[in-house]
Amino acid sequence: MRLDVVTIFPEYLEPLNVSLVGKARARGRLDVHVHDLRRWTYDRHHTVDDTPYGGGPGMVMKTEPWGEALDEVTAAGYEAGAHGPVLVVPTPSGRPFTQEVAVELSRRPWLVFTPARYEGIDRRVTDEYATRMPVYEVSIGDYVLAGGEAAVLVITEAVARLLPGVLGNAESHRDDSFAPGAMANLLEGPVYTKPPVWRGHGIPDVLLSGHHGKIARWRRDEALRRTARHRPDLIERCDPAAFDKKDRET
Ligand SMILES: N#Cc1c(-c2ccc3ccn(Cc4ccc(CN5CCCCC5)cc4)c3c2)n[nH]c1N
Repeated sequence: MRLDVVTIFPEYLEPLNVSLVGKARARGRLDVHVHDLRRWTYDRHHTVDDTPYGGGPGMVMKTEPWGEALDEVTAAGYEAGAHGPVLVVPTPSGRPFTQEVAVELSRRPWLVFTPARYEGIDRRVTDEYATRMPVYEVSIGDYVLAGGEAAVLVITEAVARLLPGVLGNAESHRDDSFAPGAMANLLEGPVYTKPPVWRGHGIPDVLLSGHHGKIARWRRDEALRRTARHRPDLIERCDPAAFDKKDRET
């Protein structure tokens, strides 16, 4: 997978060099290119914003720098052999970024991220690129950030961990809260590791029983309990039949 990120804060994307994403890049699973939008400005102040038509608070990011940047970045990607770009636009008014969206994006060969600042990017930029490629306008949550770079880090990590060969244990994301299967839509239950007793806190006996069926059932029940407490809205999406099937299997 190729990732291109166009931003006025390239240093914000430094975390893409470390940990899971950094390892995926080192293993050749991810090819990441970060570009400074101000490279496509030609005035003394490297201006990327202007006042909004119709008035209102703040500033809007101008079309020209983005247009020139995206033209050059996509051309370079094609030149390098990439294909099928998707524009990913973090925005507070976007479609919720969920595990389902992460899976969709992980199946794409090339993501071009446009994290904006100020009040966002002039609408005509996404209108223009929507004529050439799919555009995903996504929000990572119901809170207001100052720009889209943090969202790029979140989306990239959620997508990268789904790529083949990136997660050490290939099974890991299979049991994700929102992965398909009996645990789909459930929050993870508690996890434990050695020592067996820490400051007087022990481990649930079932986890030391070696009985995989009981352990699986305990984990599911704990996940149900935590989901009911923190995300009752997800309980309705659970499929009881999947639980019965899982119980019969274990
Ligand atoms: N993903 C994601 C995000 C973002 C996000 C993503 C990208 C950008 C680019 C700029 N900002 C700042 C900003 C903040 C608020 C508003 C709305 N205006 C407020 C004043 C009156 C008019 C409407 C616009 C722009 C961004 C925020 N925030 N939260 C998420 N989950």
